[in-house]
Amino acid sequence: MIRITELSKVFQGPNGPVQALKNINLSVSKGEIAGIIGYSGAGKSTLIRCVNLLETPTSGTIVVDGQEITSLRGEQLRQARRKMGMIFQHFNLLSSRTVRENIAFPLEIAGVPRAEIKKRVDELLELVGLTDRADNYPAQLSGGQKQRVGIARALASNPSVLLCDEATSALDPATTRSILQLLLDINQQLGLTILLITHEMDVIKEICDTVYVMEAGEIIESGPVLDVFAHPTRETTRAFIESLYQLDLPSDFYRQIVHRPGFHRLVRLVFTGVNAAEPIVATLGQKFAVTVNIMAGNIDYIKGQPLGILTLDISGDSLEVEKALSYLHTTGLKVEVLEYEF
Ligand SMILES: Nc1ncnc2c1ncn2[C@@H]1O[C@H](COP(=O)(O)OP(=O)(O)OP(=O)(O)O)[C@@H](O)[C@H]1O
Repeated sequence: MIRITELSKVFQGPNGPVQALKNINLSVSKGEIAGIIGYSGAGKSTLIRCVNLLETPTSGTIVVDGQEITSLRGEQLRQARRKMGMIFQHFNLLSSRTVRENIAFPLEIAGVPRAEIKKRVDELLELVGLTDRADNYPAQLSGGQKQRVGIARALASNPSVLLCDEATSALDPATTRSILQLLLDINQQLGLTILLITHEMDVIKEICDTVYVMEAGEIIESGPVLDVFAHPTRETTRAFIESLYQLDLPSDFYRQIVHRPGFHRLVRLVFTGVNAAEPIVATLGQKFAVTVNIMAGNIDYIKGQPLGILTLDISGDSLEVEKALSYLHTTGLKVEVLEYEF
């Protein structure tokens, strides 16, 4: 549906060229929700703006719905853009137009007959739950309602792709959830392909099938969300995941542990089956002369799939603890021995 190959973008900045994108390769299937996450300056906006050609790539190709769009000009380009709706962090609504008129705007530009516009706008108002707000102006709406108008307007010309540029970054957590739910509903009802950029791991977790982590203009890690969450390989990815689960234990915990008798190892286990950790904890106690304390635990569900992160304090005779650790490494779970200082 969207295939980006070897995409690069160089800006001419005041201090010389800035390479905003370096050899980006990315592919989003029909009906998939793909998320690009990265810190400020990573190149996310440039990438999404290249996809609908608000920015002209320096090199590389972008194929949307089977059509190579980087070479299109004029009417062909306008047609291709109509297949891609876009929503923005700050909504970009026309303040002098009502909700209904904002949603109708792209249809008016495309020369759609008036009666048809009315019918389509009524459908879209219903879809985003704003029928009773049709005659309000943007200033009379909450942020979440404004984004609903943005979504309805983006869907007006029946696009096959929806591009979301930090669509929930200006919203509070509850409103963010309702907008993400709406995006998920639209994705399922209309089979819409969604490509979004965000700096919030929550957004990735809530609705994305696939995640791409960007840093300094490059994609440094990518894959199905559960896989990347369970087995991050890059520091930046890990930092994003830690922002979500607060994996660090309070330093007091470490101090308490060292005052307990015996040899201790703190271990973080990551597992993707809901019961996977249970027999392991019991087995450690049975097979080895060790005590296992659960210090922190979290089970989350990513698109219905459990992801568990468990921090254990394994203590006892140092040899037994090391044997228990060796055993853990044979279980297939992700095992990380945490370094700690006192
Ligand atoms: N028009 C421009 N001219 C020169 N440099 C630019 C231009 N637009 C972006 N850049 C540079 O390209 C790099 C990537 O910027 P981009 O806005 O794509 O990052 P981002 O990940 O979207 O960041 P943010 O989340 O802050 O928007 C940055 O170094 C930025 O300064």
